Amino acid sequence: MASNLLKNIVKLDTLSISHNVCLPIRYLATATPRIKDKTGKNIVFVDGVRTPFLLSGTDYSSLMPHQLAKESLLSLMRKTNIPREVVDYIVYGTVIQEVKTSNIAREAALAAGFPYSVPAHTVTMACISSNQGITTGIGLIAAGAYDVVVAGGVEFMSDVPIRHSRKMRSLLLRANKAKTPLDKLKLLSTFRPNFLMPELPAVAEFSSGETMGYSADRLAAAFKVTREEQDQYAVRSHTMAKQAQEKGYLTDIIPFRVPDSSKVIRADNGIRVSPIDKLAKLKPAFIKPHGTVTAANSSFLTDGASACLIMTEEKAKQLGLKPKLYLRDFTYVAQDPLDQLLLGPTYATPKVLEKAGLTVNDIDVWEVHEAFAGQIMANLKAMDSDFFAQKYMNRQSKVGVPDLSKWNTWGGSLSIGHPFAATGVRLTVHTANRLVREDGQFGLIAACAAGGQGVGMIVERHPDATAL
Ligand SMILES: CC(=O)SCCNC(=O)CCNC(=O)[C@H](O)C(C)(C)COP(=O)(O)OP(=O)(O)OC[C@H]1O[C@@H](n2cnc3c(N)ncnc32)[C@H](O)[C@@H]1OP(=O)(O)O
Repeated sequence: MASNLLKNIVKLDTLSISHNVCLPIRYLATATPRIKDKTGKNIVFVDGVRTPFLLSGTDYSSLMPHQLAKESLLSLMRKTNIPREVVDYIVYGTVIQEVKTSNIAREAALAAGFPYSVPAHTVTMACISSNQGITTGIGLIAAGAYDVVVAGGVEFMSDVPIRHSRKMRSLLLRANKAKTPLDKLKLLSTFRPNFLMPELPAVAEFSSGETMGYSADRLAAAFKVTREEQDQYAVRSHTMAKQAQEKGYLTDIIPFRVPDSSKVIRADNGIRVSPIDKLAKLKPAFIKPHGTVTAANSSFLTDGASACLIMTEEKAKQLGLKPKLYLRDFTYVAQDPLDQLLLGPTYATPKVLEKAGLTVNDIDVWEVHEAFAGQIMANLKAMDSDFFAQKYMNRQSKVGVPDLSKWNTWGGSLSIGHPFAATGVRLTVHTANRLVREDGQFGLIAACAAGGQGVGMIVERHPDATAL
């Protein structure tokens, strides 16, 4: 099984170059919609945008996260050409919160000049937070509460909250309450130098203490994913992202002038196509010295923000907008966060396909979050395994392997970057734009998330979708 998948991936690398060059780009309107609306509202995705995604510690370092989020909101309004007053509600995701802007949705909306009367709230569901933003918006619209919702997400890894140790925090809080100089002196005498050791946030699972990378390494080993397979997949991701970048496909990016600087950022900066033998030389990043997950076959720590506009089809018509997608169906799944932490796509895919009445073969565009190459390969293997489906998923048979020529063909989180809470919108807008460019009808978006959770979403190209 392993070698077959690897062959597919290698084959795709050579095919994809000619495929993209030769394929006539058809901006055809597709046939009439095939999936029945379940909400009575025909909820549509009008468009989505994002800031360029940057390696943390690079050009966004001096900013605060709400500034990135604000930029994505403003870019969305400019791209869709609708006034801010039309928006009824804003839902925004973030994972590692800046404590000063804990409801970052509201702070970003205020900074972007949305009317005070537009409510905004922040959601967190790890790497699927902006998927949660979108589906929360679907829920609000389906319930009849609002017609027009902006959903998005931001992550800012260049400046994470570093706390005093618990003992130091306790001392400071008690000092605050000490009434007399003597009380203060008594407290001071309890101070020990080790109180000064700071607490750094880790990209780790709270319930198990294991980092995401460590878990990915164990998952890869459990599914017998080789180091070579992971490196091959990483090269594929970077190669495809580079091609998409060079061909101008990444139109979801809106150039961003960094405040207080003359610098305009126009492109993602983590895409790096390296020869496979260079990747093979890298040391394991998590399980040392024998692990297989390295810096090059992992997603990297990223800064970025994204936003999208969703509404009822009727409202879109009233506003003269040409939506890109119908948001048809979605599901969330949750598994054991220790041994199945990153298997969300395997669990979500059959469930959401069944809900929508589709099969793997109906999907024209797959956009699946790449946390780690080993995680992707493990999911592909699990999806191709009757044993896994029967033993762990209580299903009769496997869902099957997706057609890899339709899989993340503009790269993925490994190469484009993964600002945790911004990725869900990036996956959705890439699905929308690929459906137009590749002339498909159905897209499947899937992602895993910390906590052992995952999402699957089915979207259908809107007949009006022609622009990128
Ligand atoms: C559900 C989810 O999404 S879970 C996923 C959540 N995301 C994560 O957990 C993030 C995981 N990633 C990380 O934590 C970090 O990126 C790490 C630990 C893997 C790597 O961090 P760092 O060590 O700072 O990476 P750094 O950029 O310095 O790269 C290390 C080395 O690999 C090399 N390298 C990195 N990428 C590549 C590449 N594509 N090609 C060739 N070499 C590369 C670097 O040049 C560097 O080499 P050097 O040591 O000779 O200078």
